Amino acid sequence: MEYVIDIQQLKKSYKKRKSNEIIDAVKGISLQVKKGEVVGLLGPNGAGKTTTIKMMCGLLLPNEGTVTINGIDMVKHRLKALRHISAVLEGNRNLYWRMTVRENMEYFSGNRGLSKKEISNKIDELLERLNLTQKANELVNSLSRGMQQKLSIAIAILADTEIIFLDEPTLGLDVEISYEIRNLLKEVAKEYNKTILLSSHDMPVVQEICERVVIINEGRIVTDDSVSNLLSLFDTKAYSFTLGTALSHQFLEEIKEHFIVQEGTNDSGQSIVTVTIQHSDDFYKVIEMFKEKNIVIEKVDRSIIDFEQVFMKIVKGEMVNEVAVSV
Ligand SMILES: Nc1ncnc2c1ncn2[C@@H]1O[C@H](COP(=O)(O)OP(=O)(O)OP(=O)(O)O)[C@@H](O)[C@H]1O
Repeated sequence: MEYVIDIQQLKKSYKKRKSNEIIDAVKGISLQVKKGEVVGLLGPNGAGKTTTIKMMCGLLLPNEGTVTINGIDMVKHRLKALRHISAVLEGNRNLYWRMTVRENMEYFSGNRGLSKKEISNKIDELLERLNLTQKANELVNSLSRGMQQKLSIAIAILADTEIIFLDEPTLGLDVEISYEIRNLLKEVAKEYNKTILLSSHDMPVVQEICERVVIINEGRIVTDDSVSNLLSLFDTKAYSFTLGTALSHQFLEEIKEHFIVQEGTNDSGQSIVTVTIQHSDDFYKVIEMFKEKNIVIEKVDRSIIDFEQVFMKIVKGEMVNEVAVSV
C-alpha cells in the first residue's frame, strides 16, 4: 500500500553549542499514515515531536532514515514533496505579517487553477466561517495570536494540499478561541478529507479530532493506537473506593506494592482511593485488603478516565505491556 506519509527509521541528534553534548532527539521513528487519516502526535516536553515534524516538512535534515511524502523523497526532492504539504507551525511563520488578512489569503490561494472570482468567494466563505470578516483588511501583525492561528489554518485550507501538519495549534490560546479552533479542525478533517498530523499537549483537542494517536517518549514511539482503543483499554480498569476512614501511610504503601493507586478526598472530607486494576480478580483482592483491615467501603465507582490520564499512564510507563507498542 502506498502511504501519504511514510517515514522510516528517522534519527536526529543535536550538538549543544557550549558543552558539545550530543542530544539524541529522535532515535529511530517509523510511521506510516494513510490518506485521510487524522493522527495525533503526542509526547511530553522534549520528546522529539517538533524535531520529527520539522524533518517531515523538510525544515531539518535527518541524520538517518527517510521521509517520503506521496511517494516523493523529502530529502532528495524537497520542493516537489513540499507541494503536498501545508504546515501550521509554532509562531505562525507561514503568514506575511505586513500584509492584511485578505492579502495573505489571496497570496496563498494563487496558482490553484481557480478564477479570481472563485478565489474571492472561497476567501469570503472562510472569513465568515472563522469570524474574521471584520478583520479582513487589518494587518496580520495587529491580530491576536488566536486570530493569527485561525488565519494560518485558513491558509492551509486554501492552499488545498493533501497533507496538513499542525504543531501545537492551540498552544497559549484562551479557552474560547481554543474551542473555536478545535471545532474548525474537526470540520477540516471531516469535510475536506485531509491527511492531518497534529502535535499537541491539548488532550481534549486530540481526543476530539484524532482517530489515531502516536505517542513519542524520549525520541521513540511508545504507542500507536486509536483513541477509542486506548480509552477502552484503560477505562474498565480504574475504581474509586470511598472509605469510612483514612488509610494509614503503611497500609497505603502496602496497596501500592500491588496496584497503581491515587489518593484524595471528596467534598465531605472522605478518603477516596482510586485503584487501577489490571485483571478483574484484582478488584476482589483490593476489597479483601480493605476487609482485612476492617476498613468500611462506603461506595465504589468506576472512575472515568479521560484521555489525559491515559496519556500520563503511557508516558510514565504504567501498563505499557497492555498498549499496542509499534516498535
Ligand atoms: N536546536 C536545538 N539544539 C539543541 N537541542 C535541541 C534543539 N531543538 C531541540 N533540541 C532538543 O531535542 C529534544 C527534542 O526536542 P523537540 O523540540 O523535538 O521536542 P518536543 O517533543 O517538540 O518538545 P515540546 O513539547 O517541549 O515542544 C529536546 O531535548 C530539546 O531540548
